[in-house]
Amino acid sequence: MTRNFLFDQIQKKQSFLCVGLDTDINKIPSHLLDTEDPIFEFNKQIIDATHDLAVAYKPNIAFYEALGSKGWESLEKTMDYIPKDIFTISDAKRGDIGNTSSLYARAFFENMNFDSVTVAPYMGSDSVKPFLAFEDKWVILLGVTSNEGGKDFQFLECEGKPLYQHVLSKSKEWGSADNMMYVVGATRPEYLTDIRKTIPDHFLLVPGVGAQGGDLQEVCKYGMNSQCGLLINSTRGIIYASSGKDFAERAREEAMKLQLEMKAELERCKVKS
Ligand SMILES: O=c1ccn([C@@H]2O[C@H](COP(=O)(O)O)[C@@H](O)[C@H]2O)c(=O)[nH]1
Repeated sequence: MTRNFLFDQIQKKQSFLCVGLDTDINKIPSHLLDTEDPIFEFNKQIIDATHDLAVAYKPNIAFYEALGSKGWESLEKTMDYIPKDIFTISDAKRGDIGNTSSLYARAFFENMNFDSVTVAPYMGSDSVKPFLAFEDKWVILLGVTSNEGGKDFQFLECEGKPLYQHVLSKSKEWGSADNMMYVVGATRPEYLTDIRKTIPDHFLLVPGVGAQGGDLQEVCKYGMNSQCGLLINSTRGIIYASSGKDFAERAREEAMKLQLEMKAELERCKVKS
């Protein structure tokens, strides 16, 4: 998917919501367990209930890999079911020596047809560049993560600036704002001003709203750019809003609350093409 197409979808839906599909067999409503593929059935109903409110879906691959071949099958069916105008993120956090990265890229971009994959920056340019060789596909590089342990390395001072700033300034030379995004946790809005000085134009994938307590308005205030520049993810806050038969309706309600906040932020920031 191109950047312009994604931006068009944001304007059309007045939303930059990414719904996480971290579908856990131990958390889905019990009435679905009798169906042939409970994970896919859950995802299908979440997608039916939220596709007009979201511009992206983000399955976290761990939840599918953990189930072996059956999990991959559920993921493939989910990918086939997601409407083609919605941006798809494979949250896999991959990256390895070059020839191995190339195969990870083929797995997610060619085999599964994802629009993007999350990649860890630690192994450097030759581990990331193979993912950038695919037309209209995106690398979403881990920049500043939302978890507590993110500060163990990401904020270490190194040659006069924090390590994450080196990651941003070096890696932006490997691709462009048309094929690279960065993960920035919603739990760390205080870094967004400095992040935007280094990467003013790139989209940011922002997890951490909802269950992790991140504040959508704070993120927008410091992170939004003239083309929105944000995909804000919420997973548990949406998909597990209810564990009963009404799970899809409740998911829709939670997604709609976020979409309405996003609409207001787009209007406030006068985001336009
Ligand atoms: O820094 C990061 C990077 C990735 N994630 C992932 O996003 C979702 C968040 O789920 P919630 O239920 O909304 O907390 C999940 O898949 C994480 O693995 C992140 O949280 N932080």
